[in-house]
Amino acid sequence: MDKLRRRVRVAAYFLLTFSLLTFLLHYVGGFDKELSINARNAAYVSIDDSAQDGNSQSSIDFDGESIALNCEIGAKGKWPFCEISLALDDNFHGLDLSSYHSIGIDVDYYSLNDDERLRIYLRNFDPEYSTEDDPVSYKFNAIEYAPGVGNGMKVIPLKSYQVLSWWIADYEVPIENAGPQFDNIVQIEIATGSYIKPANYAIRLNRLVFYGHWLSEATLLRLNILMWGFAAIYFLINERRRLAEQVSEMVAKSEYLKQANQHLYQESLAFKELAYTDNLTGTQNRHAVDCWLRDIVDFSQRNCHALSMVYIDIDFFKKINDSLGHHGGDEVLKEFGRVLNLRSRKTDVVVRWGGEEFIIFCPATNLRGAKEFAEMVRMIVESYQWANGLYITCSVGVTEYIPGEDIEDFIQRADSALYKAKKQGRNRVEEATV
Ligand SMILES: Nc1nc2c(ncn2[C@@H]2O[C@H](COP(=O)(O)OP(=O)(O)OP(=O)(O)O)[C@@H](O)[C@H]2O)c(=O)[nH]1
Repeated sequence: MDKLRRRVRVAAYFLLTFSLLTFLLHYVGGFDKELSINARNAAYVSIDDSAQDGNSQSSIDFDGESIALNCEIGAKGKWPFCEISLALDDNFHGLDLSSYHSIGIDVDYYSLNDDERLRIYLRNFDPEYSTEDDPVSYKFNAIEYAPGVGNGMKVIPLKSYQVLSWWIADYEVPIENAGPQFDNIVQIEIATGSYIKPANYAIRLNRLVFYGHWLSEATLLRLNILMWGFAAIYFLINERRRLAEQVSEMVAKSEYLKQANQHLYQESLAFKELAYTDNLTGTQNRHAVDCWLRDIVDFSQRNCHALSMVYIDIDFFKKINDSLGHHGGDEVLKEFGRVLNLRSRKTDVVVRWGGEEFIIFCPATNLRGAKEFAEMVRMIVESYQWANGLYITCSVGVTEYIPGEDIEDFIQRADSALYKAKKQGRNRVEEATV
């Protein structure tokens, strides 16, 4: 658990640092990129309308710093113009400027008026609408502005560009291709404005730069979201697995505890059995009936049921011991207990009261019934085929519970009856006199 928490903490710190750093870097320009277009990396030429229906004339020169176009606009052509054309392509493979957001242009325009406008075209080649032998078919991404003279760099967002509507119409460009496009710019043109008057003009291109980001804000955001998302999924899966492991561990533990419990329960039953059973005769012992006796007395009183007791003592047991030895005496006691258990009713409770004395508690039995039962027991014992040809008899005291009396008095009375039976010659049943 601690290990996982530590890992989550480390990952959270790492991601937080990563996010902060990347966004900070983004805002201070750490991911910025620039692409400068100049006479050294682009072929420059001048173009004018003399090749069409006009009579304008132009010349171009590079003085080591700027590309300078001199232009004499004539009156003959329908759409007179001059322009600096920068070729960027290598066999129609131009520059992909789609990751740039702005164009910076430092150009001086010497014209009749200060607010005379220049057209800056970014020409995109795409086989969808362009053909190699028709330069006009290259898409016209266009802006127009008045640079004046000596005004320095003007930065214009590329999203200000629009595609010329006459080009869309002339080439019947479908709507999906009619928007600005910068992924294969083969030509940049800096041309005189639309409605230009015949005169002498000059265009001086000092600098042309494209600005962009190595990582756009959207990409950066997506990257961060992805990283946080992956981290969250990783830890969720991990947490789920950990929980599943814990659950199966707990299930295994509870299964083990259940089994251990079951085992202990079985053992406790065995111990209870041992504790409540007289280990020699298999009958119950005094301790076992303590509780039961209180309950049955209580139950019998409340339900007006009779409850009787048959108190049995083997006659002259000492002699048996003397003749067979203590072990032989034990065997007789065992057999005696077995006989009593066999001959009692299910509801009777046979208890070895001590030594060679047994008590049979007879619920729902009155004195008369108990006496009959006692007589039957006496006769069975007397006529039983004991081992070693022994002749064994027993004396029995019988009594019935008197409602309200103490249990000790009840037992005492049976004991007195037994004493009487012994006194009167043994092998007989006597009832207690109240
Ligand atoms: N073998 C064996 N003998 C026991 C056990 N408990 C008591 N005895 C013996 O039982 C005998 C009981 O003798 P007494 O109380 O004198 O009575 P008795 O010999 O049966 O004579 P009466 O009861 O007067 O008929 C004693 O010798 C005890 O040692 C036992 O668990 N096993």
